[in-house]
Amino acid sequence: MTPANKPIALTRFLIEEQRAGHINADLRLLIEVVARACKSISHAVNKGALGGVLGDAGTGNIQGEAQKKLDVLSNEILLEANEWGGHLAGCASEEMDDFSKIPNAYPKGHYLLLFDPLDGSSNIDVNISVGTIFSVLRCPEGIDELETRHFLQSGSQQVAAGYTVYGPSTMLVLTVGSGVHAFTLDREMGSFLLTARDMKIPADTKEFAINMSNQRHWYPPMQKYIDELLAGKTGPRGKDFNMRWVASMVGDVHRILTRGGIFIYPRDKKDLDKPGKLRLLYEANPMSFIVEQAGGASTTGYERIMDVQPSALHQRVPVFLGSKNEVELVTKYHLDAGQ
Ligand SMILES: O=P(O)(O)OC[C@H]1O[C@](O)(COP(=O)(O)O)[C@@H](O)[C@@H]1O
Ligand SMILES: [Mg+2]
Ligand SMILES: [Mg+2]
Repeated sequence: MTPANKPIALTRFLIEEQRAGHINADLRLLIEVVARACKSISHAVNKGALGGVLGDAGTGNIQGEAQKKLDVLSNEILLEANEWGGHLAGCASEEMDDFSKIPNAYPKGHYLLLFDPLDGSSNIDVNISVGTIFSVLRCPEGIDELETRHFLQSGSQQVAAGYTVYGPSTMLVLTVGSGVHAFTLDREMGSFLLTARDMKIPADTKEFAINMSNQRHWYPPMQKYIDELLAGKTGPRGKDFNMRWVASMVGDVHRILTRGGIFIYPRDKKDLDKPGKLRLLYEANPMSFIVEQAGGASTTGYERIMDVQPSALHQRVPVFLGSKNEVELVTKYHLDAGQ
């Protein structure tokens, strides 16, 4: 009999979710496999310079970014962990141009896994929190051949989403559509233990997260919104706001999930061809599912992110997420401006 206050392990939590009918055995297995892969990534991240995993890999990805060694290693760890197939038909990743089909998985692979294997890459070499973000979709039934278009499902089609933050402690945050729950990695036992059940984001906040160095490139609704926050008590908002920017989406979103706030990566004039920096399928959608399940909101400035119909595997979107009332206000400023 587990003492009442002893945190339960992820495995038991998922069995309870299955018994409650929220997930089936295949999805439970898939989440377990992803969690195990994140344990290996956490191990590699923690080793840092001792593990020879810092620095550039000397290769680039389809985003036009220089890949870090840990970007490549994390991607490999997630692919290897899932290649035995069973529950999965294919994977898509920030670090892979195209999706990868799981050999011999089809037709029994019922799910598609999309991930950002290492989020916050610019923080790897300076020992600041980084993470892994993942999203799970159903693989359409009755298809002969898996194609890119099968991954282009709106965020509202997700059956599970999560992120693991590799910070002072390693935490896995998960939703399967019945609330948001956080698990802390017990390094001695090697298992994720439930340390926060049913997390809720307060509707109001005094904290915002944005890369202010891009301010001169912002469109008027953004200028107006941030000017009002910076005006604080003396301005129309009548209260002071504090700013934080980890430059790892997982770090900023985890803070918001823990104590509220708004995270913004808007569209700007720096590169008119780019509708934003963050990727819809394996950054914005999974984080939006988690934030909405915790009572927050998530928009592009104009529409709910999880209603966006994807058109490309690596498409980018503007992101406004977090405390509901704050996200609704900045979205209203954009809709009013009608840009
Ligand atoms: O460098 P900037 O402009 O501050 O952008 C930081 C943002 O870029 C990201 O690092 C992009 O993610 P990747 O590191 O996975 O490419 C986010 O985690 C973060 O929110
Ligand atoms: Mg990322
Ligand atoms: Mg990444």
